[in-house]
Amino acid sequence: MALSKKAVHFGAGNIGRGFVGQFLHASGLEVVFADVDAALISALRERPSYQVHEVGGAQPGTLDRVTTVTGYRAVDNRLQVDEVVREIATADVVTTSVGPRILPSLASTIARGLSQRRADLPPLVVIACETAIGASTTLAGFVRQSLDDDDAFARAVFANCEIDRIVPEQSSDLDVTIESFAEWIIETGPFRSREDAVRPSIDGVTWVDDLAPFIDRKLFTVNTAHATAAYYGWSRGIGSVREALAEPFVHAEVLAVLAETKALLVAKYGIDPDEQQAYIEKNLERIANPHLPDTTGRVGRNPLSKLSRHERLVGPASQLAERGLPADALVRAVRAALDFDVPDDVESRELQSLLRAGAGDELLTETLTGVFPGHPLFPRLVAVIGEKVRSCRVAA
Ligand SMILES: NC(=O)c1ccc[n+]([C@@H]2O[C@H](COP(=O)([O-])OP(=O)(O)OC[C@H]3O[C@@H](n4cnc5c(N)ncnc54)[C@H](O)[C@@H]3O)[C@@H](O)[C@H]2O)c1
Ligand SMILES: O=P(O)(O)OC[C@@H](O)[C@@H](O)[C@H](O)[C@H](O)CO
Repeated sequence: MALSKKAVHFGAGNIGRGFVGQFLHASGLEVVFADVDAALISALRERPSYQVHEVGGAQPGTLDRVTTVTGYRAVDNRLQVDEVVREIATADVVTTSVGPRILPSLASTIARGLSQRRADLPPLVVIACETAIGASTTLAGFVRQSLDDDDAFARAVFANCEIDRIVPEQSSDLDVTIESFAEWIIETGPFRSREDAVRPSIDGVTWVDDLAPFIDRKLFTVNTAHATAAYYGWSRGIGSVREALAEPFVHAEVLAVLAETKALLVAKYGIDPDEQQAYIEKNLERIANPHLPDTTGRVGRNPLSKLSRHERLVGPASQLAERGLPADALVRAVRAALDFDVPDDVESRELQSLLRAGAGDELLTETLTGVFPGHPLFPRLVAVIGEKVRSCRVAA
């Protein structure tokens, strides 16, 4: 296949190799992976191909499929930053799947790539494929701060997206085992407002004018359910998300948070309740996919991010409270998240030390959730966070 277009993809991890890299390759783009994991970079350089194994998924009986990804290159984003900059300067697309907290650290490299980019090339299309609302806009803000050159900044177009495919932790091999379901939705707005910007041709992508309902629906259904199962499961000593969801108490709490987020999505976007119920049921099957062992540790990872203001628990809970709608199950899930104490997880360690540090309950609630006094959810968050702080004191 003649490769006429090039994509630089930051983050050759689970979703990078198993979804974004696979889709870009299948669409005829040359993929240059940029990662900071030296062993992963070596493996990508040594092996000319890797396989993506699709198993099970939302449709019972779905046939397993294996695809092979070839023709990629790999650069070390710690040791070869000048090389990454040169690749960006001549790329058509930059994508990321590094985790939202890493995005600021990519900004200066992208900014340098734009400064070196020829002004007569079409704008670089940048799509942050993270589980977060407006991740590309957030990245654009960081790139803007790194550039005092308006012309260079205008050499990029940043488009937000929603990306959905469950990829559990993998073995150390390059191959990825993944569900067959995949959804990648990108907003058209940035391309409509720029005559010189060209939408990349990526097979399997859905383009929409208004991304908000799609990203809210995914984050507040798939990820809210996932996180709730993971936090309750982890606190009961259950390592597998599927097993957590099978536990009657956890199952009931997951259904309860989903009933609340459904009420929000119906009220906010006018989504048809039956359609949302079908979406919920399909996603409960995905989360319990027997072919795809996923862990409560992975799904609960980075609890500080997950507890933040616009994320999967506090995000819908605060919006429900603003509408006078119930958010009790979501607040209980926030409480369950506070028990996530995983020494290998940096944010979990930070969370546990914040809970033990002795700040007042109100200040801690503001710090953890971004919700402030005067908000209708604030007293309820203070109550559960205060209760956890007192239980830490008793345990100490
Ligand atoms: N796994 C899933 O099911 C899934 C599905 C949809 C979206 N996502 C999102 O994709 C993102 C990545 O998740 P993942 O599961 O692939 O995680 P992952 O840990 O498997 O992959 C992240 C990769 O980013 C690399 N990285 C870290 N810092 C970097 C830097 N400065 N420069 C370049 N690379 C860097 C890591 O070495 C790692 O290889 C997250 O935002 C996640 O929410 C994940
Ligand atoms: O990636 P996180 O840490 O934001 O969330 C963990 C999982 O819920 C997430 O990775 C899902 O598997 C994914 O969002 C499904 O598309």
